[in-house]
Amino acid sequence: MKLDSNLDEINALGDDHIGTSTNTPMREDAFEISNEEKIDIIKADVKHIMETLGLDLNDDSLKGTPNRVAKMFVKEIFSGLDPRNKPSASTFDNKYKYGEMLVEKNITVYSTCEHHLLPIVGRAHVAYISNGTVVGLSKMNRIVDYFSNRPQVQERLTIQIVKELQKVLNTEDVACVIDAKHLCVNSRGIRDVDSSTVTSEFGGKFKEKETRREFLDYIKLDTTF
Ligand SMILES: Nc1nc2c(ncn2[C@@H]2O[C@H](COP(=O)(O)OP(=O)(O)OP(=O)(O)O)[C@@H](O)[C@H]2O)c(=O)[nH]1
Ligand SMILES: [Zn+2]
Repeated sequence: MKLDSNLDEINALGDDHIGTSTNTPMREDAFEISNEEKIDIIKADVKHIMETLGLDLNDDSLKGTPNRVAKMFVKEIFSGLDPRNKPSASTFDNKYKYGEMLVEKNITVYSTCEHHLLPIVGRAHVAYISNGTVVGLSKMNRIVDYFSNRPQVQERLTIQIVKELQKVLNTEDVACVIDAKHLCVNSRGIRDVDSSTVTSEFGGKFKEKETRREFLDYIKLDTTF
């Protein structure tokens, strides 16, 4: 079943899914089936994986897993693939003429590594300098959450957050630092439990050494998550 909204309309809502390298790679037909259809297909796929592993799907504890995983993928941890779930970011006039940087720090990041589909857990720190517009504080947390709810690489997540805030706030002066643990590094493979990954994107004035320093001083990277 084709959805009412075609991809052009969905893209108009969102962040231009198809095109530049900072966009999440998605197929043209990504929204040609409904969420309910996606859940049904993924449920059968998860069941197949579990059966292939030799698990008994008649077991009380296991029988609900395929449906649970399918719903979790579509409605929760990958819900940010759908621009219709993008938070509306209410903006206001900067009537106080506040001209310094605003930093929203220690925003919780729960994302999923797109190479292994394992969790990425950490913190994002976001800052901007107003160009006449301010955004509700919680909207920054919501934007981080929206882009985190996709299969991700941390570099792209960082850039997507900055680009979205630049669009919402109509200024280049936006920065984001993310410090996160990748369970694909911590719990398997090299199994380095203590390492974490820091990424940053500095736009506009944040490319200047002093502005960048002020931001980094405010966030004083705390890695106790
Ligand atoms: N740049 C980048 N790499 C990531 C991210 N998340 C995971 N990776 C890496 O992606 C790489 C995938 O490499 P492969 O060699 O194909 O995968 P693998 O054989 O499972 O590698 P190991 O993890 O070393 O066992 C790994 O080195 C991961 O650590 C991320 O957000 N950014
Ligand atoms: Zn991984």
